[in-house]
Amino acid sequence: MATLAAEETAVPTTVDPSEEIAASTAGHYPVSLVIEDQPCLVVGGGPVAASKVRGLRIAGARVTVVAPSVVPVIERLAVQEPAVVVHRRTYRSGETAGYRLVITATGVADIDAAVARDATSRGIWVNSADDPANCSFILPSVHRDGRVTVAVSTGGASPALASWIRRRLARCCGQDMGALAELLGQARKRVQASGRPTNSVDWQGLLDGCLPGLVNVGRLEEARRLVELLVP
Ligand SMILES: C[C@@]1(CC(=O)O)C2=NC(=C\c3[nH]c(c(CCC(=O)O)c3CC(=O)O)Cc3[nH]c(c(CC(=O)O)c3CCC(=O)O)/C=C3\N/C(=C\2)[C@@H](CCC(=O)O)[C@]3(C)CC(=O)O)/[C@H]1CCC(=O)O
Ligand SMILES: NC(=O)c1ccc[n+]([C@@H]2O[C@H](COP(=O)([O-])OP(=O)(O)OC[C@H]3O[C@@H](n4cnc5c(N)ncnc54)[C@H](O)[C@@H]3O)[C@@H](O)[C@H]2O)c1
Repeated sequence: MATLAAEETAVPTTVDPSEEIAASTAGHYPVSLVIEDQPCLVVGGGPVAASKVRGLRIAGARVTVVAPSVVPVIERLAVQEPAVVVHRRTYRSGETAGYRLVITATGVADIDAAVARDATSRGIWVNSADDPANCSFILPSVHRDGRVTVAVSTGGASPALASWIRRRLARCCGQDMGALAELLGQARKRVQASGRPTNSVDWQGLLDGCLPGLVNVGRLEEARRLVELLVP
């Protein structure tokens, strides 16, 4: 397996921050929100809203959906999951209050804009689907495998490109990044429990070896033994 070039692994202490900032035109700050149990509002109940509800639930959020009609997948979630509540009616002005995060996907420009204004005036983060002018955050294209998340944004330039890159990265990572993360997570806990700093282990060296390949072909037990040997 090819090893990484030094510049890919180095801590970027030598990069001049002003040069890096000047070279970037993204204008967005990527984060992974801790949203478990947090109240979130989705306005709209079509297929696009459904995909947002699904994403929020995967992250463990409590989701309220407001829409006069909802697609069957949202109906099912509301029946199966106490964390999903549906109000079958139109959006009421001001009802973003009390939510941590809001997504609007009605496709009705005036409604989406009103929801965005309501949320923004209260300092609540809001995404309006396909409507960057009414977004205080935009959504990336996401691939998940267990606790590994690959999120791709083009800064709004080309969602189709984001989706294409996401599919390529998913193929390139293979199917077992989640299992690999679990193995390394356990090893890291052992290191922490023993009082050693986590940077005392050459994690990159370990990953440049045969470990990912073993996991990738399903030889998990051998992978586990290898990690236990190298990171006791
Ligand atoms: C990633 C993804 C996440 C998601 O929405 O869940 C997402 N769009 C997805 C798909 C997609 N959306 C569109 C197409 C058609 C092809 C194309 O236009 O490229 C495709 C491709 C497809 O369907 O395959 C149309 C479109 N999208 C926006 C506009 C308005 C504009 O650009 O002004 C228009 C034109 C509407 C029109 O006028 O017709 C705007 C946004 N769409 C974003 C995210 C944000 C920027 C993301 C970034 O930084 O790249 C941003 C800015 C706001 C937001 O919605 O958060 C999801 C990938 C799902 C996946 O993973 O497969
Ligand atoms: N980002 C993406 O992936 C993506 C992809 C396609 C479309 N879109 C955008 O998302 C929008 C929604 O797409 P869709 O296919 O789900 O649309 P849709 O027309 O199927 O659903 C719209 C939903 O909004 C509800 N609604 C309408 N008025 C409302 C109001 N006043 N209050 C509350 N709910 C109301 C409707 O009852 C319905 O449930 C599209 O118009 C488009 O702009 C985004």
